[in-house]
Amino acid sequence: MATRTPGHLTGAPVLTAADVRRDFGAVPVLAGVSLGIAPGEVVALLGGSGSGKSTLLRILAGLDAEATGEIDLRGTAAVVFQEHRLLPWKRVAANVALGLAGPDVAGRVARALAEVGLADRHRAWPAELSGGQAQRVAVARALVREPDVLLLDEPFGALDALTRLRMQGLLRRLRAEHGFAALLVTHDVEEALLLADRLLVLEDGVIAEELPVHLGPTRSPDDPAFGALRRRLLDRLGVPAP
Ligand SMILES: Nc1ncnc2c1ncn2[C@@H]1O[C@H](COP(=O)(O)OP(=O)(O)OP(=O)(O)O)[C@@H](O)[C@H]1O
Repeated sequence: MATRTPGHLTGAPVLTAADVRRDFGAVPVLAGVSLGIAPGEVVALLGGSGSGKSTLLRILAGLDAEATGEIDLRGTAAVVFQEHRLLPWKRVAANVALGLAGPDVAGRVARALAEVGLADRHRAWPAELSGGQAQRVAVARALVREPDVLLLDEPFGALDALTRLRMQGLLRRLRAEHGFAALLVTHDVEEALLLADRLLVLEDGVIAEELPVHLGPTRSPDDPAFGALRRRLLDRLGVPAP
């Protein structure tokens, strides 16, 4: 099992992986992945289908007992998956509160729901929510834990294009307000370029490329620098030019 050392926030990086390896049977999926994420940094993880992105994220989240390597987490992490994974028999507020301890759980839950724009839905059942609303509850459930790192596995992948844009805006705002770091697994090159400070490409079981995103806080796909980076990334991912 990968060694996982919880620690206190002492400076950069907030999350480190060193020589992470994972085989499924005879197939090596991760063959020595090393990475570091600085406090407050958003890193997008891209790579072809089946390249091991979700496997890596699960390992970083401490959800894979079979991996080897070292994971050093300085602080707390919270995960948001592509599916909301809400418990259907619990109301929204109870889902957000799940496993929370300490004072004023109800107040913290209410604040987290307000931050994702769902203050009025705390008594709803998950089945009564739209896909976008359910995913916002999943974000609130992560946020209420005040994570130092958010691990996001295609969090908006199942949403329609418009909802996806809104969720990207929400994530940008929450990150500016809370200052958490994030690792964002995504298939969407544009999403990666809109949200990330740095891009990692996973290929053949290792981080094959690392690209800083020097685009500033206000980003637009219409910006030529954005377009150039998108083209470079698509080339790297083997997507031919139109
Ligand atoms: N529990 C498992 N048992 C066997 N093989 C697995 C298991 N989980 C993942 N794999 C295999 O490991 C490889 C990487 O899977 P993973 O889901 O991490 O890729 P991914 O990059 O997230 O893919 P996608 O972008 O399609 O979601 C795939 O070949 C997959 O079939």
